[in-house]
Amino acid sequence: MTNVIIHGCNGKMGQTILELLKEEEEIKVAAGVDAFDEGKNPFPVFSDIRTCDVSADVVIDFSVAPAVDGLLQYCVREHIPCVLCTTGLSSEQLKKVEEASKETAILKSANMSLGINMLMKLLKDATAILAPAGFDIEIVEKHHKLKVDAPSGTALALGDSVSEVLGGEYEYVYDRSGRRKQRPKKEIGFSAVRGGTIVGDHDVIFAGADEVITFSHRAYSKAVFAKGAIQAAKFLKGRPAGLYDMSDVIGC
Ligand SMILES: NC(=O)C1=CN([C@@H]2O[C@H](COP(=O)(O)OP(=O)(O)OC[C@H]3O[C@@H](n4cnc5c(N)ncnc54)[C@H](OP(=O)(O)O)[C@@H]3O)[C@@H](O)[C@H]2O)C=CC1
Ligand SMILES: O=C(O)C1=N[C@H](C(=O)O)C[C@H](O)C1
Repeated sequence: MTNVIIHGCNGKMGQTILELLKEEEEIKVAAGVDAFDEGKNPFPVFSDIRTCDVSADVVIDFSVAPAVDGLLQYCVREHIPCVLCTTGLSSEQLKKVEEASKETAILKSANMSLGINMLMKLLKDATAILAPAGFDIEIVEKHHKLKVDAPSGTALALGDSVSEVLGGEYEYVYDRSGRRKQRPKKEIGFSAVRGGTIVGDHDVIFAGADEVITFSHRAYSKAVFAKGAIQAAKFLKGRPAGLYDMSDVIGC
């Protein structure tokens, strides 16, 4: 049995996970954490994880970026592994994640779906062939109107997969509105669309002379992320300190 704390339990992802866990016999929710709670959950809910006095094997986090500092402090203090899924972290927070991972196991992934994690692998091969052949690389993501960060964590992670192959030489560009010059070769452009209930669309476009190749991923429900997070929690239980990602879980 794996006892978990759901950090952000009353949010959209927290609720999706709780729904899926009804069918999971190996995982028990020991506690939840959320800024606001109506007392409807069948477990204790704390407003700040640092005040949580319930023991658990793993924390699953889908919350908000400002809450991640306290989450890291708690996981280090209690030596509890953490599946860290919240996006939009600042560069200071990313450093804190690295520091915390020296003390406890942290699995950080901007996208828990199998499809996106496989796409990250495919992109490496595509980039190695297409970038030297002169193809320009653009990433377009679309999400629901409630999303607060842009570009999405997934778009940035896809960019990082590409960038790694390119030796980190390409600049990320988020806004060309004030610019009056042609696109330099060594840049990756990011575009973010927000509207309605779009779960999460990502397109990585390789645009060459007279031909375009687009790698697309469409999430049709939040369950694809929740499934991955549950799989990751089972994987992380009892692991030594370190920074893990979904490739460790999927094994590719
Ligand atoms: N890695 C992945 O695969 C995925 C990552 N995400 C990311 O997960 C995060 C959450 O997404 P989503 O569920 O859609 O967002 P929601 O806004 O629906 O949920 C976030 C929840 O966290 C709560 N919260 C606020 N402050 C705290 C705090 N101090 N401690 C604990 N919880 C707190 C919010 O409460 P309140 O609303 O009252 O402020 C809210 O209930 C986002 O960053 C999103 O980008 C989402 C999907 C997949
Ligand atoms: O906020 C969301 O909804 C999502 N956020 C993640 C991101 O920023 O990439 C993952 C997914 O696309 C849904």
